Amino acid sequence: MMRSAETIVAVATAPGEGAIGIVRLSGPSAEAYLDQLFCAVRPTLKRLSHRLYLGHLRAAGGQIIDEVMAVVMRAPHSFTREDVVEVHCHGGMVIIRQIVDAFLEVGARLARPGEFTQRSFLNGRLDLSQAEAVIDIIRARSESAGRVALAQLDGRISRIVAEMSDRLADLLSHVESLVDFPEEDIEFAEFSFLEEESRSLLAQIEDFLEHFDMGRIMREGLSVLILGKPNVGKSSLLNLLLGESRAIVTDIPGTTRDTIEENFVLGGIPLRLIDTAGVRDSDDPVEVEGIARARAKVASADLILLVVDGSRPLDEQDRLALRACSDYKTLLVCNKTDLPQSSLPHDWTALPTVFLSCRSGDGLSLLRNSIVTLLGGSVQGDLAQEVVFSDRRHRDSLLRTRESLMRFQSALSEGLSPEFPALELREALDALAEILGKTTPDDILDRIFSRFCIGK
Ligand SMILES: Nc1nc2c(c(=O)[nH]1)N(C=O)[C@@H](CNc1ccc(C(=O)N[C@@H](CCC(=O)O)C(=O)O)cc1)CN2
Ligand SMILES: Nc1nc2c(ncn2[C@@H]2O[C@H](COP(=O)(O)OP(=O)(O)OP(=O)(O)O)[C@@H](O)[C@H]2O)c(=O)[nH]1
Ligand SMILES: [Mg+2]
Repeated sequence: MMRSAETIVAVATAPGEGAIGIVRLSGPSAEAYLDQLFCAVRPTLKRLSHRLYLGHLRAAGGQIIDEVMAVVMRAPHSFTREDVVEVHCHGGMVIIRQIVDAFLEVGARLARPGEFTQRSFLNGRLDLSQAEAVIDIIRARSESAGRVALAQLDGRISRIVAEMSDRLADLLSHVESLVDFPEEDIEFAEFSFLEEESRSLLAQIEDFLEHFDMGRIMREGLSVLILGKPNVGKSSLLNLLLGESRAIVTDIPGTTRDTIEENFVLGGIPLRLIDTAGVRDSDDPVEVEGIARARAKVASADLILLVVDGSRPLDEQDRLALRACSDYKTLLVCNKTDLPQSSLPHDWTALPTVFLSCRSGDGLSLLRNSIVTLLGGSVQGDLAQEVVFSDRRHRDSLLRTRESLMRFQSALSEGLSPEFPALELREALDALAEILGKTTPDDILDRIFSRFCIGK
């Protein structure tokens, strides 16, 4: 096991935001540093691992910083497999900073982003797919995204990759035994085993790749973009769907200046609902930027809700918004049905349309059903059951594994000397192993861990 000589420290909680704050240390001197600064209310001769002790934490100079609870988790039974210490203090920013400073003073070093998880990976407690799952869990903004990430942390990917690697290694040892006896022809039974086994592995990879898009949906949600000219009720629609006053609503056109995104689940489908700045010709640079952002989101939207004010005749600005979403899956939302209605021009009636009043809520269930129906094709089956791979890096490894396996098959059927198919199998194994980080180059590892926040 690789142990780092340095002991690191960082705040593990959002500083200044909670009732309790946690300062965490990892490394060989973690407990010695605690001994220098922590004084238990009921001193014991031998501190037990994994037990919380109440006491006071002092600055290196001696004055008490806070009343805290402290825990030691001795190696290797800790998150990093090193000695870990946690100090649970009051959540104030000043206190947390003083405690971190005190540990720096006695010799700890500030942790880099993701360094705790990186040590957990380097010490073999987590493989790379599990370490990545830790970031995904923190970043997850919907329950479904959290579920995929948790399954990954639990080792779902690790087990599948390990099993596939075993089968590849088995294939390789068969092929290598042929290398040792080059003069003998490959027996028919042997040949068909190699053929069938590689075909079955390829089918499994295809299956994972097919469900990859589901993984994206579970992680990110299908995006539903709310578009329309100013003041038609886009933000009111966002609030109505979410059931809370998330976005500011006023009768002043141009209220929403930037895009607002919220996750929610509709009919079992995870959605990312995006409210945008009203589309119109404008000179105000802030508004122009907001409109540009709205338009940029159009191309990546899975569905556009084009909102118009049904109580007014449609005008050139409405047409501007309509043009922005031509070519994309669009549902026309004719809002403000509580007011006397103006009629829709003929060229608008081709779009699927829902009549709605954000004020009274009339038409809401129809709107919900229409959204689910329009998006339904993108989602089949029980998402959580099917999804294994949802990370682009993993997909890339799977694609390269597939390429190598296909080259293996051609080398086999062309009757090439066994070294050639063996070479392809080794490449397939390497590509697959990158998912777990076993063959992943250092620069890629650094990039992955630098995406973490400090303290993780
Ligand atoms: N206070 C606190 N909460 C936390 C964490 C933490 O580090 N500290 N975690 C950090 O991400 C997560 C929990 N993950 C953890 C995973 C393993 C171990 C650990 O000590 N594992 C030992 C077995 C412990 C035992 O024997 O009970 C091991 O694997 O050997 C700790 C936390 C979320 N909650
Ligand atoms: N009568 C009526 N008024 C509505 C309805 N929906 C929204 N409004 C009103 O229309 C005005 C504009 O609503 P917003 O939701 O801010 O409109 P918006 O499209 O987000 O506007 P911008 O952010 O400026 O582009 C507000 O005064 C709302 O109260 C509705 O169904 N009926
Ligand atoms: Mg708005």
